[in-house]
Amino acid sequence: MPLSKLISSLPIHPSKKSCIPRLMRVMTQAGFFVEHNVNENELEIEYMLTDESILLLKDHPMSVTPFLQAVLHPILANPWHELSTWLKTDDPTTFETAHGMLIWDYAAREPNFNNLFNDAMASDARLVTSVVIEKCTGVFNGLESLVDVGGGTGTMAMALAKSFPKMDCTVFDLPHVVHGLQGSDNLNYVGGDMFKKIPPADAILLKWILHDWNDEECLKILKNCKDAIAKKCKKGKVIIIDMVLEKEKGNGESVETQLFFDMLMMVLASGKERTKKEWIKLISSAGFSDYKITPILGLRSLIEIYP
Ligand SMILES: C[S@@+](CC[C@H](N)C(=O)[O-])C[C@H]1O[C@@H](n2cnc3c(N)ncnc32)[C@H](O)[C@@H]1O
Repeated sequence: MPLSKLISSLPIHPSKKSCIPRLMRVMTQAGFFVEHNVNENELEIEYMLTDESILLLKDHPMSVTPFLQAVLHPILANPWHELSTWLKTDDPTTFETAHGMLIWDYAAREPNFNNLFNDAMASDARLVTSVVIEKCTGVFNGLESLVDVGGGTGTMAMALAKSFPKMDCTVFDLPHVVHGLQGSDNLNYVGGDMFKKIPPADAILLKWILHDWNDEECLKILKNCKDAIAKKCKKGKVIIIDMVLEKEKGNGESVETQLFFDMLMMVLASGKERTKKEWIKLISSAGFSDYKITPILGLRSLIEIYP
């Protein structure tokens, strides 16, 4: 559809119509659109979404719009404005400087934020799960039980439970996250604190968990994971899905995205993104003797670790 037609279909004030070609120009430059049928007359140009921006359509099955809405929401965006204040304090996270409490405590107190955050995580989980189930079936084949620690409202565990009906799946998260959620035949929800105890299983899944925490905190979580798999008296494993920072590799934009995620973890939580070397050090410090890293999607990898 040429831009002129698109503009006339938009619910905007007539005085703002001339702004649209300028908006389209900058969004094309930023990679949200590609120009099709390039024409001297800018109103005749047609625009198409790119492979990435298609994922911003609200009704796309893999839409990541909820994630974007959350990171741009004032509750998560305001802490960025407190960076310089935070640097002068001993507050562990910028989120605490801005809101006076940890992000997880904030979610426990504010149901609207809890929903916003959980929906954001669910949208990412939908995207990642589709790739994991397609590319990494072997990781889950033969497992009798799995606990998705910090599994949110259960998007990933639900999909795994459906694809692997013989595997008992448990979503383990803070009580305010799993409160009132209903399981199914091979899926159940358990509320608790991963720093205290993790329910036993053949495998423990940690998707987007360890990057929220510093090394000391990760060691405590991994120790509890090790105890949980040891109780099953089998050769269990921990499955980590997180970013592996590649400082020297990749194009400029992907390196920038990785570094921004690292900043995001510093601003919102006490965590960080880790290089392969840092992952290996963390895994071996936690007493795991073997590991396997499989790149899955963009910047994300699946890391299987064995005691
Ligand atoms: C970044 S989200 C990841 C959610 C989910 N794994 C995913 O990737 O879609 C981190 C999750 O850890 C949970 N969490 C934080 N502290 C926890 C704790 N002490 N015990 C259990 N879960 C916790 C949060 O409630 C949240 O659901």
